[in-house]
Amino acid sequence: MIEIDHLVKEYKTKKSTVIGVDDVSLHIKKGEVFGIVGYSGAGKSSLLRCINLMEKPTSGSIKVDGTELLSLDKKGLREARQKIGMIFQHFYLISSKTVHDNVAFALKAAGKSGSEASKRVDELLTLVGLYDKKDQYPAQLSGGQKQRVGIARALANDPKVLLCDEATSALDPSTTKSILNLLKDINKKLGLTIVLITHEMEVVKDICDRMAVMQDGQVIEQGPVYDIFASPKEALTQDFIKTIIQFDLPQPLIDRCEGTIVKVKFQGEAAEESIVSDALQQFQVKGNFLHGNIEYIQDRPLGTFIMEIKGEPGEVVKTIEYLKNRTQSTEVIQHGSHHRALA
Ligand SMILES: Nc1ncnc2c1ncn2[C@@H]1O[C@H](COP(=O)(O)OP(=O)(O)OP(=O)(O)O)[C@@H](O)[C@H]1O
Repeated sequence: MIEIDHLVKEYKTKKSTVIGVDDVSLHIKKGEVFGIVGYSGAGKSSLLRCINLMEKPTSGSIKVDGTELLSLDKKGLREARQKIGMIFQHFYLISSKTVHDNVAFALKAAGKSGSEASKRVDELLTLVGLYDKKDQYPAQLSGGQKQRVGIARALANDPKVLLCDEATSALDPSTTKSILNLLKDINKKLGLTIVLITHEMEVVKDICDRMAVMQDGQVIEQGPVYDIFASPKEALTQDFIKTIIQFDLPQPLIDRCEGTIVKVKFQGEAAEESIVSDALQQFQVKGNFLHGNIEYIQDRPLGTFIMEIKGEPGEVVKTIEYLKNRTQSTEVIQHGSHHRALA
């Protein structure tokens, strides 16, 4: 649905040239929710704004629904943009217009007549759960309600793509959940392709199918959200994952342990099986759980356990081998004191 190839966006200032997007290629499929994460300044907004040509790329190619945006004339671009809705962190509603008129504005700008527009506004406000607020003004709404108006306005002209620029960053956690649920609902009901940028991994975990990580204008890692959460390759991606799945044990706790400390990761069905307890029964060892966590990403479990294993060194080695053969990864964080004494 969106094919971005070798996209470059440079900003020329009087003194220098800043590269916002540095040779990015991404292919986003029809109907998927695609998340782009990165720290401030990574180039997320620049990339997102290039997708509807709010920013004009310096070079590269952007095809939306098969149409190359960079070769369009003004009229063609206006039509292509109607296929692309956008919502923003700060909503950008018109404060002097009611909820109804804010949404109707987008329809009238696209040439729809008054009664046709009003009927469509009612449908859209019902879809986002705000029909009863249609005569209120933005100042009378909560942040979540304002974003619902933003979503209704973005959907006014039946876009095929919805771009979300930090759409939940100004909202509290429970409002964020309700807006993400609404976006997921719209994605399913309307088959809309959604691209969102965020610095919050929770958002990506909750609704995205695939994701990309940006740093210094480049995409440094991309793939299905589950796979990236299960085995992030780049250091920056690992940092982001740690904001959701914290693996690090406090050093004093590690220092107090005499046994071997292992971190075990399980994917899919294995996360729910009793591999660890089977291992503890099979060998002459004792296990002491130090940390355990199961996350459900796209309804698939991803488990991480950290435990101390104590016993005869040979038995400990066999236990670790057993776990290594049956789990996605088993990593020794610290060898037991017996092993350390020999070293
Ligand atoms: N209009 C502009 N003029 C000059 N430089 C710009 C402009 N917009 C962005 N940049 C620069 O491009 C780089 C990428 O910025 P961008 O806003 O795309 O990053 P971001 O990941 O969206 O960060 P944030 O979340 O803080 O907006 C930064 O170095 C930024 O300073």
